[in-house]
Amino acid sequence: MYIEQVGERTLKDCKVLIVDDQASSRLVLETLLEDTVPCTSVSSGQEAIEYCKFHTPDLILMDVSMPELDGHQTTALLRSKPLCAHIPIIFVTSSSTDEEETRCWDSGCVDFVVKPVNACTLRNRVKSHINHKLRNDLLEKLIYVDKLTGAYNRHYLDDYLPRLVKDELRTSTPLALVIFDIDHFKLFNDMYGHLDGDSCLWKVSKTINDALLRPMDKLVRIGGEEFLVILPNTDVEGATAVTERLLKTVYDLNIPHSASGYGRITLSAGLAIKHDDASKTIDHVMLEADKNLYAAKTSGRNQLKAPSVVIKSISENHHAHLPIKSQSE
Ligand SMILES: Nc1nc2c(ncn2[C@@H]2O[C@H](COP(=O)(O)OP(=O)(O)OP(=O)(O)O)[C@@H](O)[C@H]2O)c(=O)[nH]1
Repeated sequence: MYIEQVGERTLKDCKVLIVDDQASSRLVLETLLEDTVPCTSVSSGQEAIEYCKFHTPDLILMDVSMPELDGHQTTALLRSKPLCAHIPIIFVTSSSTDEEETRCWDSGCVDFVVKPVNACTLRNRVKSHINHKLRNDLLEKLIYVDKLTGAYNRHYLDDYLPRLVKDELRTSTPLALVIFDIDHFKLFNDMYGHLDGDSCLWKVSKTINDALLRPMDKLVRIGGEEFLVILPNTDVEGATAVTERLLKTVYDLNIPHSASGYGRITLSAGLAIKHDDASKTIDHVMLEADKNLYAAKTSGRNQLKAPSVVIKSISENHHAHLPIKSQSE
């Protein structure tokens, strides 16, 4: 999600995920919707869950009766994931008994269509639910997105982080938190003025956001020139590689900053990892990331400080895994 998209998304920019084990049913649904909204199909509940790890469809058309994971089970699993909990799901069912209808509603679907599908009803239900979702997305962005930078704000952090921690504890996966801060930003404002300062904040934020590759990775503005990047399901090696890439990308923007020893805008970063260890709360992890950020600042800036990782400065020739000569300001 990015502020540039607010109010600009239409049905043609959306994505419907069709989940059905029958190739012929998938083809029928795809064909009926081809002039309405772009669709992607998968042939099982498991594939739908895998797909949703890396993509966020705007609506799911879910066959109810499938081998292994049926539509109800798949829906329950998707609903337990923070990023998938709000995706509208329409069941496509061949049974129209009262019991089956009740089961569908209880599973958390927003609607259902009965096979054989009526083309007009299908298109109108899909359109109506996607339009509803687009309006909700827009409202969420207005509440959760910082206008100046396009990054998420603290309200979002307060809502998203507890849900994420719960999910990480349940799945025993590491959660990486990285706090970034623009180096010598007060000097930048003093030298170039606040308007250029604002524009620099926007460029840095957009660059970081564009460089985050997974939909669950989030950028949050937690202070004036301080950002938090949340990397779910990422260990220290992975988070180090991502952070070094982000630092390098901002370094390569080459935004002039003549009062900095590097002659350009650079970032410092502190990394900490939350493991499935209830004794270390998310507040402890934030504090550790903040301490590491402070260490990166005092060690010369333009670098990452991570747990048990050698401090590396970022330069033109920087390669993520090779230690390079340290620069000092
Ligand atoms: N233009 C602009 N400046 C901001 C905004 N928010 C915070 N700042 C400025 O960011 C600067 C932060 O200064 P410091 O906390 O001293 O940090 P620094 O100068 O970056 O120094 P180091 O972090 O130690 O490298 C202050 O001058 C703030 O006014 C904003 O929205 N727009």
